[in-house]
Amino acid sequence: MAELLFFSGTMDCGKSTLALQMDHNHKARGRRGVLFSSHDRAGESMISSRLGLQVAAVEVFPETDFWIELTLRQTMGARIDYVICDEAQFYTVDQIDQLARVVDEMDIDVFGFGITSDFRTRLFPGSQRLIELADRVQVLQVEALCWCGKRATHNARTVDGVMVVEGDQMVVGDVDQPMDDDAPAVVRRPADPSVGGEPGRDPVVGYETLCRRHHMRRQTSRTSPSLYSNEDPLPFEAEREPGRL
Ligand SMILES: Nc1ncnc2c1ncn2[C@@H]1O[C@H](COP(=O)(O)OP(=O)(O)O)[C@@H](O)[C@H]1O
Ligand SMILES: Cc1cn([C@H]2C[C@H](O)[C@@H](COP(=O)(O)O)O2)c(=O)[nH]c1=O
Repeated sequence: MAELLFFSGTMDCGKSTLALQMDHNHKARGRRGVLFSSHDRAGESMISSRLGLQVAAVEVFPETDFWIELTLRQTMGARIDYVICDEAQFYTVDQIDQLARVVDEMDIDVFGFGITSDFRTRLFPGSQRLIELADRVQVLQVEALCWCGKRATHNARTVDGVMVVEGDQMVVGDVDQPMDDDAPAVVRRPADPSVGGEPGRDPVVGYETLCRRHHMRRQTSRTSPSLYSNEDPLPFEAEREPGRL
């Protein structure tokens, strides 16, 4: 029986890599799949992983109807055993409902991949619906880390390097690369008042994964007791509570 699975986690925890690995493994066993994505950082109609893999995918628009899309393909003779849905947090609630119907009535496996919550710690509607409907929700095993060394559970957005908690829910971007001082590692967007930043200049939007404590305290690697300028490699301990392992 087909299943609706949701693989979730923070940004940068390996979701797209796993999506491409699963496609590869299923294809290698003769199964046929269709890949979908929405607003991938690398551009339209693709799934890209930070490990360097990049594969063509069907772009999902707000008006995309998965039931119609997959029915049309099957009518034209395509065999479809599974569907990969990356960046599923950006899908609409209706689209997730369509995917559940595809599983139940077309007997097609649907593998969804996405971040659960936004930079304000609020669930994306698409992810919320996946959590509500999925047969299984699987949190990825590769943990993104907070600057303190703890498991990162939340995504922070920075505008011109400063963590923000207001703005549009969707702003496509990448995680900053704190270990490399020279790399801008940010996405430049056209000036957009809803994003913030200095007036008259394009704001520089980036993301950073944090543990809950540091998300709540709004402490990013930039505003933390400097982990990366310290040559002593033991700052993780400083964050632990006394007497706890
Ligand atoms: N240069 C690198 N060497 C080894 N692993 C890397 C490198 N760059 C990224 N990664 C791995 O890729 C993961 C991000 O994969 P990706 O599929 O792009 O994440 P996601 O889709 O969850 O945002 C990182 O957590 C890290 O494990
Ligand atoms: C937290 C958060 C993220 N986004 C965007 C930023 C990226 O384009 C994607 C996540 O991609 P990844 O492959 O998981 O790294 O989502 C956003 O639009 N709003 C947010 O709050």
